[in-house]
Amino acid sequence: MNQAMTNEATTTTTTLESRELTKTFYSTEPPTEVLRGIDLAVRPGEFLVVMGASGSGKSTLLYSISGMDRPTSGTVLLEGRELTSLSDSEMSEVRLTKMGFVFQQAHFLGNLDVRDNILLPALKGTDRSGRDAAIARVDALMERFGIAHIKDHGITQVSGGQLQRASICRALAGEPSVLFADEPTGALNSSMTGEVMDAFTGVHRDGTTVVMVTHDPGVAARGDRVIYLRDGQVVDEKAMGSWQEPEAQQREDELLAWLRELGF
Ligand SMILES: Nc1ncnc2c1ncn2[C@@H]1O[C@H](COP(=O)(O)OP(=O)(O)OP(=O)(O)O)[C@@H](O)[C@H]1O
Repeated sequence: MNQAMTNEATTTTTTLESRELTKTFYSTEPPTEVLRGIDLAVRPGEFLVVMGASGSGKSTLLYSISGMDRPTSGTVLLEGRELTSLSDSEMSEVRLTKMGFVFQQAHFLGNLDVRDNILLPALKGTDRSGRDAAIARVDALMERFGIAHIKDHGITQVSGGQLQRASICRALAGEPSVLFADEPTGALNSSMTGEVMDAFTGVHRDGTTVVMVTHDPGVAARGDRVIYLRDGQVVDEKAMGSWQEPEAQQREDELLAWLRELGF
């Protein structure tokens, strides 16, 4: 085998992949079959958006591919490494070192200021030099996402948009391979949604792979690609190309037309 063939065989072209992923909840009678064989391939640096009607399985998919919950069958690979066979402690380590999470509601500790809340997870298990590096990273992230000036504020003294940007900084402080977001703008008004989505666009442009669940076509229009779930299956997808601000309305309109065809 020549060198080119060897490289081809060992180089992974996806950051995150699922194969024939299923998830059934057996806690209900009858059991609830939520994911029914999902094949997904997320490219390095891609911004993938997951849409679908309420109850179609979006959050379950996000949890199953990020190791927050175990799928019933099928495999998930992160940078070529199979996650589905890992133990709980190995999976926790992968989540801590390779994944970042942003949810609809930001959970922060009320007795710490914004900066210490962002810093806390990044300090886990670090020595003195690791601590200095984490502090430098967090300060740079807060600067990058426009919240350096609120670093000493208490978490009740900042806006919802600032808090979500702080969540993004916290999620990025561990330098994840993938940033997962579940309805990150679901609790925000439209101007805060804009500022948070500008931050996600920045994250994506910095090269981080993003997988986001949203109901909001305006938010989804930021993505490179949108997949549509119905009854736990991916029934269609739309390639969007790179986000450009002047095309925002056109992208949203095109996405809406596609979504309407799908019955959204
Ligand atoms: N732990 C659970 N036990 C039983 N059923 C569950 C559980 N979690 C989710 N479900 C069911 O799985 C289905 C999909 O839920 P999921 O939250 O993934 O949908 P979704 O598309 O994210 O919905 P929404 O847009 O409303 O958040 C729903 O019918 C839900 O009731």
